[in-house]
Amino acid sequence: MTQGSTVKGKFITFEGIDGAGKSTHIGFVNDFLASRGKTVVSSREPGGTPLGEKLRELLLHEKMHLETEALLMFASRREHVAQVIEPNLAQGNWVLSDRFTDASFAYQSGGRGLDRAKMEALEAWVHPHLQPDLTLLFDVPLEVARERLDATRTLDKFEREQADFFQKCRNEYLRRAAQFPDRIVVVDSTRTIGEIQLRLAGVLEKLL
Ligand SMILES: Nc1ncnc2c1ncn2[C@@H]1O[C@H](COP(=O)(O)OP(=O)(O)O)[C@@H](O)[C@H]1O
Ligand SMILES: Cc1cn([C@H]2C[C@H](O)[C@@H](COP(=O)(O)OP(=O)(O)O)O2)c(=O)[nH]c1=O
Repeated sequence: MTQGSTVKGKFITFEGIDGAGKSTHIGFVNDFLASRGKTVVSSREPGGTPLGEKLRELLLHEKMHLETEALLMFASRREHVAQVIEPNLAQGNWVLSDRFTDASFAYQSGGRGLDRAKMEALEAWVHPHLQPDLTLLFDVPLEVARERLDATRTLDKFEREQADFFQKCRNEYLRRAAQFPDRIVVVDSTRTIGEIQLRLAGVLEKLL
C-alpha cells in the first residue's frame, strides 16, 4: 500500500525460512509480470544497493550482538528504500524484493528473541509510509527446508542455525500472515515447482 496518487508501481516481497524456495520463484514472477508489460526490478535484502551489499557481507558472516544485527538490517533497508524501492515505485515500475521487514520480525524477533516493540519502532522509523502491496510467504516444514539446503549450498551464518531457531522464525512468519491476511499470502512450498507457479499466477492476476 504505497502512498500517493501518482504512484503506479507495486511492491512485492518474498519471504520464508532458508530453503523454503523463494529464490526459485522470483525469476518466474519477474517473467510473468514482464510478459504483462510491467517494468520489473528485482532486488534483495540485506543488500540491493552498493552499501547494502557490503552490510550483507558483514551480516551473513560476522558474529555480532543481536541489536547490532537488527540495526544493520534496517540500515541496509533504509538505503534500499531510498535508492531502489521508492524511486522505482514512483516511476511506475514494479519492485520485487527477496525479503523485507517481515524477515526482521521472523529472524531477529522470532528466531533470536528481540523485543517486537523494538522492531516496530525501527519499522516506523525506516519506512513509516511504505508496506508491500503483496508478500508471498513460502512455507515448508523445517525438515523439507533443511534437506533442500543441504543438497545445494555452503551454509552462511543464519543457515547454520539449529532447527529450533527456524521453527521460531517460521512461527513468527505464520503469526504475521494471520495478522496481515490482506497483504501476506501463504504459499504451500511442499508442492511441486509447477503447482506453485500456477498458484502464483492466480495471485498475481488479482494484483494487475
Ligand atoms: N517446490 C520445490 N520442490 C522441490 N525443490 C524445490 C522447490 N522449491 C525450491 N526447490 C529447491 O530447493 C533449493 C532451495 O531453494 P531456494 O529457492 O534457493 O530457497 P530459498 O531462496 O527460500 O532459500 C533449490 O535447490 C531449489 O531448486
Ligand atoms: C532481510 C533479512 C534477512 N535476514 C537473514 C535471513 C537469511 O538467512 C539471510 C540472507 O537471506 P537470503 O538472501 O534469503 O539468503 P540466501 O541468498 O542464502 O538465500 O539474512 C535476517 O535475519 N533479517 C532480515 O531482516
